[in-house]
Amino acid sequence: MHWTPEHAQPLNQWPEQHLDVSSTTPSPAHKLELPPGGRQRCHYAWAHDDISALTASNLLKRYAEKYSGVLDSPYERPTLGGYGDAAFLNGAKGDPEPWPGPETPYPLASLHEGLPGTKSGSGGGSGGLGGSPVLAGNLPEPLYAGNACGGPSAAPEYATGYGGGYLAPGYCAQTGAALPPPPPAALLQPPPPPGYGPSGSLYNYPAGGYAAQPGYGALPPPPAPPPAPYLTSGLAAPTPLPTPAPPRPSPASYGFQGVAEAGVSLKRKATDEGAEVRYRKYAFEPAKAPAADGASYPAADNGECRGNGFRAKPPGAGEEASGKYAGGVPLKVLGSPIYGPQLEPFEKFPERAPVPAPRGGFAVPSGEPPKGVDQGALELATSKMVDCGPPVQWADVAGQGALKAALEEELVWPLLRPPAYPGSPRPPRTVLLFGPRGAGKALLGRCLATQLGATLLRLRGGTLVAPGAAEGARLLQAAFAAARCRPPAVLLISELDALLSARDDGTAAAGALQAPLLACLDGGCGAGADGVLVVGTTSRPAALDEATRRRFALRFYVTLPDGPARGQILQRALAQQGCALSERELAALVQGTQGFSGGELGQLCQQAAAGAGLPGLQRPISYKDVEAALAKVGPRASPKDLDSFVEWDKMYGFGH
Ligand SMILES: Nc1ncnc2c1ncn2[C@@H]1O[C@H](COP(=O)(O)OP(=O)(O)OP(=O)(O)O)[C@@H](O)[C@H]1O
Ligand SMILES: [Mg+2]
Repeated sequence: MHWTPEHAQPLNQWPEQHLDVSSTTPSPAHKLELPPGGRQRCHYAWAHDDISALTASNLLKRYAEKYSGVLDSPYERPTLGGYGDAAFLNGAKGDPEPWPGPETPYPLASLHEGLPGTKSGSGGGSGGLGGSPVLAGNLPEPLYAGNACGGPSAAPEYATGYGGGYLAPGYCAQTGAALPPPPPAALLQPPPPPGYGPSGSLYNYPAGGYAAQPGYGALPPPPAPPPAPYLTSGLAAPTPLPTPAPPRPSPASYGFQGVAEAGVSLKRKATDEGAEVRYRKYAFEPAKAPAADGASYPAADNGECRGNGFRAKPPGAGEEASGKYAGGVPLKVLGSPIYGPQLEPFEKFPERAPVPAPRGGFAVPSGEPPKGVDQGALELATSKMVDCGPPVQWADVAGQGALKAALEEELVWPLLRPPAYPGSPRPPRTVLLFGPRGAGKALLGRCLATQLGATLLRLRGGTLVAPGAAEGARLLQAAFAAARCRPPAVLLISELDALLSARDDGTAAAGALQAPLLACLDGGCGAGADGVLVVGTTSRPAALDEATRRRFALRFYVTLPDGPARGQILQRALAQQGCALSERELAALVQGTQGFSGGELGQLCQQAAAGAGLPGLQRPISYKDVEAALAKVGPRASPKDLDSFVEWDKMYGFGH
């Protein structure tokens, strides 16, 4: 039978209510017509006729206090329309049917309290008894989860923010005379966590709230769900479902993930864009003048070498590509921030006042040569080892985008940046570049000197070994001392492996230079001091023993140029020979020079020029000349060699 308002008696017609709390048997007024055959069977799992006297007296006392004024006051029944239609759509959820007996064991008014259209005599308001009693955590006795019969409400969704009980399906008005025992504690709603007060909702209610709850009239619409926490990932607010939401993560963690998530996606996006923009600055640029090929002892042209020959551009000075390779439209090449004061033209170590430390961390010490260095050797080093070639910008090195970026980030910037704080870790001062012959290791070393605005001193292992161990050691120490005197300086030692292991010809001197080399790398003769960067290069990294390998703080693999880089190197080299190939010819050449190093491509073009006639008499080089030269110039690095580089890089390299 579905209860409808018509069934309800006006309140003032309700008989006085007494609940005999002295015993657990119902008073005569509540005597139920027991079905034949004995005791009335409980209709409900939770309905029993025993209740502790204390609970009952508490209940009674409370209701008596609450409703002493209500029973006497007139009660206007809310108009029928005041009830949401849903109230009657599902009888099971309708108001509890009136007790089958003459009256209800306790005033139903309690459930009207605080509802629209009811007058609350005392205390009232939706926060009064109308609120789900379990939320009133301060009651001495756990009252029953809000529903008319005090039975456990099986549908926690409606446990808060509603001015009254909700009868879960299947719960109808209790017919048992005595109050049911308290529901198991698990069903009692714990007081809501902080921040989930009546204004908040434990559950994500639909924004428009639920249809009015059945039974006790149109309940006040639930509070709108709090605005969804800041969704940084741009996700649409989830469509709320009437299911208990998982405990809401604390705003910080929720926001945090959102941000992190967004952060990551934003970051990844930025990184992707950044990479493209960043590498673009290293793009190959038009040639300016053929660069000296930088022999190990470039004969200083009678000392006219101006300073270090590598003047970094003032910071931020955009410049037309100044390199020797054009990659189509010249891109703006940002000069690296000038490393330090422009050095005066290079002279024979004039006595110099201490140079003010530059902006960068590549500090310029006093320039005093280390003690105990042979003056003659020092003079020799400064006059023979200083490289006076033109500056080399990043754009002058074809390809190698990732390596250039790594060198800039791991080496140039830390050296140019002032120490973050006193005692902050020093930037690396030694770097090993390894890779096939002609791959551009020395070119990169020179580029580093340009970026650091440093004097470049060049050594070749083979040259040091030639005059014997003693002489070689003397020259080595002089080179380090000269670098120390001419700060900032880059000391480029090519063919490092020649100093360490017996060469193919088994010269004994080779290994003998390892000790002085390690001593110098340890700062014995000026290396590692502020203002000196040691760049070692080798095409045989496996020849380096662990002691030497560990002396190089950074170790990078210089790979062979890829297709586009080969095209750029070829285009520029041929242009220098007065030859301009068509796109198709150039593409065919790029294809045909797979595995060539930059050095070998240069040799190829030189060979083609030779084929075109004697220097000075030659006709412009044609594609055929280059094709003919291919028969004579080929790549030296075998696939096996390349594999060994890759392996060594995996074991000891820094990747990039
Ligand atoms: N990526 C490159 N871009 C432009 N030129 C290059 C590149 N790689 C090599 N070259 C040219 O090839 C020649 C040899 O380069 P480099 O001396 O730097 O090679 P390397 O690796 O030092 O060789 P080695 O191992 O024999 O010392 C130079 O003329 C250089 O300009
Ligand atoms: Mg070299």
